[in-house]
Amino acid sequence: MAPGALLQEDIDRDASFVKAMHGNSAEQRNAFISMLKKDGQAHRMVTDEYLKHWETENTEEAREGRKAKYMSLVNNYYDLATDLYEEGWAQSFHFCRFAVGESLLQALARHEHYLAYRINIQEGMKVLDVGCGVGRPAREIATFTGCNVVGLNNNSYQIERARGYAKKEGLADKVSFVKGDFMNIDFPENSFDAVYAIEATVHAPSLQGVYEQIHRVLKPGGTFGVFEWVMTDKYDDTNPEHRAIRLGIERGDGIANMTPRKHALQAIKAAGFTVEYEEDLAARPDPVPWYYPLAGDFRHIRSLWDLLSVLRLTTVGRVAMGTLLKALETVRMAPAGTAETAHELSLGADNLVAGGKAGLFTPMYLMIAKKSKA
Ligand SMILES: CC(C)=CCC[C@@H](C)[C@H]1CC[C@H]2C3=C(CC[C@]12C)[C@@]1(C)CC[C@H](O)C[C@@H]1CC3
Repeated sequence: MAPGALLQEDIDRDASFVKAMHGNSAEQRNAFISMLKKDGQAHRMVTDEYLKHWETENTEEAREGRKAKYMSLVNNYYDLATDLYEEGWAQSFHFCRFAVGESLLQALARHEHYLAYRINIQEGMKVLDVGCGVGRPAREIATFTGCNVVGLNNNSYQIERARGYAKKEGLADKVSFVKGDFMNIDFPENSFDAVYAIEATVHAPSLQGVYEQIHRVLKPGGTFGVFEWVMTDKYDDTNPEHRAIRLGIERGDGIANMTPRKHALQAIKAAGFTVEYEEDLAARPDPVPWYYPLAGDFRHIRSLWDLLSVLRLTTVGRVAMGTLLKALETVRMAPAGTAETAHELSLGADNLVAGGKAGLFTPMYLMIAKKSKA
C-alpha cells in the first residue's frame, strides 16, 4: 500500500476509540485529571493496539508494515501520551537548546521564536503549523510575531485541547486548529505565506510525501522551516546497538520509520524546495545539552524550580511516576494501561538520551527551504 493511502477501517476504528476513550476529558485543563477521566476499557484497547505495532522484529520489513499503518500508530500513541506529555513536560511537545540558567519553559519558547525568526514570519502573515500538538507553539508564535497560525493535526483529542487553550488565552482570533492528515493536506495550493513543523513530520510514513504537501500549500516565494528528528551521519545501520537505539526511539515516540539526516535533506529537495540552510543544532557546542532534563544531569540545575521539574523527568522520577500510576490503576482511579504507557515513554526517553549522548540522533535538524517564485 502506498504511504498516505489509508484503510477506512483504521479511520473508523480510530474515531470510535477516541470517542469512547476520551469522553469529555479534553475539556479538563489539568492534564493529570484528564488522564484519570478516560474510559478504562477503551484505554486498555488503545494501549494493546499501540503495543501490537511493535510485536514484529527490528527489520525494514517490519517498518514497512508500520508505515502502512502510520495513522493508527500515531493516533494511538498521542491518544495515550498527550496527558502524560502535558503533565510531565509542557504544552510544547518538542525539545530545545538551553542557555545556562534558562528554565525549560523559557527555552522551549525561545526555540519556537528562533524558528519563527528563521522563516521570517511577519505580522499579519498566514502561517501553517504542521503537526501542532496541543497548540502551544502556535499560540507562542502568533503572540510573538502577530501572525495568524492555522494548526494542522490528525489527533482529535489534541485538536480539542488546542482549541480549549486558545479560547482560554483569548487567542481564538489569531490561532485556529484543523483536523487533517499531513500526507493529504486539505488546503488549496498557495494558501500560506510560511509553513513550519516542529518535531512532527518524523511521524510521516514518507518525508518526501509530507514535504510535497507542504510545498503545494505554500505560496510561491514562501519559506518552510522544520526541526526534524533524524539519525545523524554517525549512525551505522549495520551496528546492532545503533539499530536498537533507533528502534527504541521509534517505539517510545510513536514513529513508524526514522530516517538518516541525508535522507531528510534529499526528501525536501525532491519535494521541490530550494534548501537555503541546514544544520544540526544539537551539534553546536552548547554547555547544556538538549537531553539534560531527561538525563537528570543535576550540574545544570540553577533553581529549586529547576530541581523539582527535572527530578520528575529523570529515570528515578519516571519510575516513581510509574509506581504511582500502577497504584492508581489498582484502585481503579487511573485507566488500565496508564502505567504501561508511562513505562513505554520512559524506555523511549532512555533511548533518546543514549542517542543524544552518542551523537547518533538529533531532534533538531534545522532545514530552511524556499518555494520558488515562478
Ligand atoms: C515524539 C516527538 C516527535 C516529539 C516529542 C518530544 C518530547 C516533548 C517528548 C519525547 C519523550 C517524552 C517523554 C515525556 C514528556 C515528553 C517527551 C520529553 C515524559 C517525561 C512524560 C512523563 C512520563 O512519565 C515520562 C515521559 C518520558 C518521555
